Amino acid sequence: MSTCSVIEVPGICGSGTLICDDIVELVEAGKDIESAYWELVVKDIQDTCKLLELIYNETDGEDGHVSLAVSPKLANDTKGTIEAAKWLHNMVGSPCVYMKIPATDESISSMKEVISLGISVNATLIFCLPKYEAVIDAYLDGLESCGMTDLSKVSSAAAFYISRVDVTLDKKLEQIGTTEALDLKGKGAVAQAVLAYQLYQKKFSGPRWERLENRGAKKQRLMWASTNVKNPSYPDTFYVNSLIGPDTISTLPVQVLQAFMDHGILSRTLDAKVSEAQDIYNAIEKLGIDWSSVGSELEHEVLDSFTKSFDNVLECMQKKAMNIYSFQKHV
Ligand SMILES: O=C[C@H](O)COP(=O)(O)O
Repeated sequence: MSTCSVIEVPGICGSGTLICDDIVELVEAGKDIESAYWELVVKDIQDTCKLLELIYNETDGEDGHVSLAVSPKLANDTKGTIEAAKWLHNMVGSPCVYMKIPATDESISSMKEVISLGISVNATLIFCLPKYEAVIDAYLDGLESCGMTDLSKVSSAAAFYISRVDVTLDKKLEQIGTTEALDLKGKGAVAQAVLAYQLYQKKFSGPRWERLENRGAKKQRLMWASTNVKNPSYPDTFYVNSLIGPDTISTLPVQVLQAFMDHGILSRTLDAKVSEAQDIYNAIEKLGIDWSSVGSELEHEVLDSFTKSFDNVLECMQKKAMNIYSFQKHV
């Protein structure tokens, strides 16, 4: 199992006086709060890229990436996402940076364009197989229309969510309430992820892929997101243990990393029970649960929460800037 570094934007609200001073300085210089936010974020990401450049270079661009999300407010705006990704990529100016773009229908269209410009992408918020396939196709289409002769500097990760899928499925299975439905609780997310890996292997092999590989292209790595169990009755390493396979990335929140180091089982599980996974996937569908609808439900839910967090950060920065500014004026 290989791990790529994915660094999230820090919670500026909770940070110390130095950040507050920076905010005030930018506001005093005439920046509106959102421009000040992006300026601080770009600086943080540049500093993190410098830390990871060594890993990036040593692994020939396989690892050592830093992920920078475009504004969640652009999730349904294809052109806006393309422009934001180009601008942020240019501002950061490091090959380590991944532009993090959500897999909404509108943003999947923007991914193709962004990749064709040679910009690396972390495609996020993938909750179902049809969306995952569309993300892979955007990557392949983007690489095919990329003007660069050597494609080795462009790369991508596809963040497939796990535990949140079980939360939604489990609720639906409980509502159905039959013995068969209840037996399927806690099995759907891993089954779907196992099938996602099969899809990954199929799409990144064969003549179409080989033509790109001959131009130096890198496979888009499948990345497991949301790996911490949300249901406390499931073992804490359940998802990490179940999804170990070559060329994948596991995102590990600190408590999951500690649990895995303490009692995780390092063994190739991801393709050990493919037909069982297919049976589980079909059985859930047969009960009337539509996987794509589960995916869109989750996509809206998580995007809403990202947008709220983004607004909260801006609001919090605004308040801090105003408090400090008026305090400084009175001393
Ligand atoms: O990057 C996203 C996280 O992996 C999401 O995890 P979560 O579902 O526990 O919030």
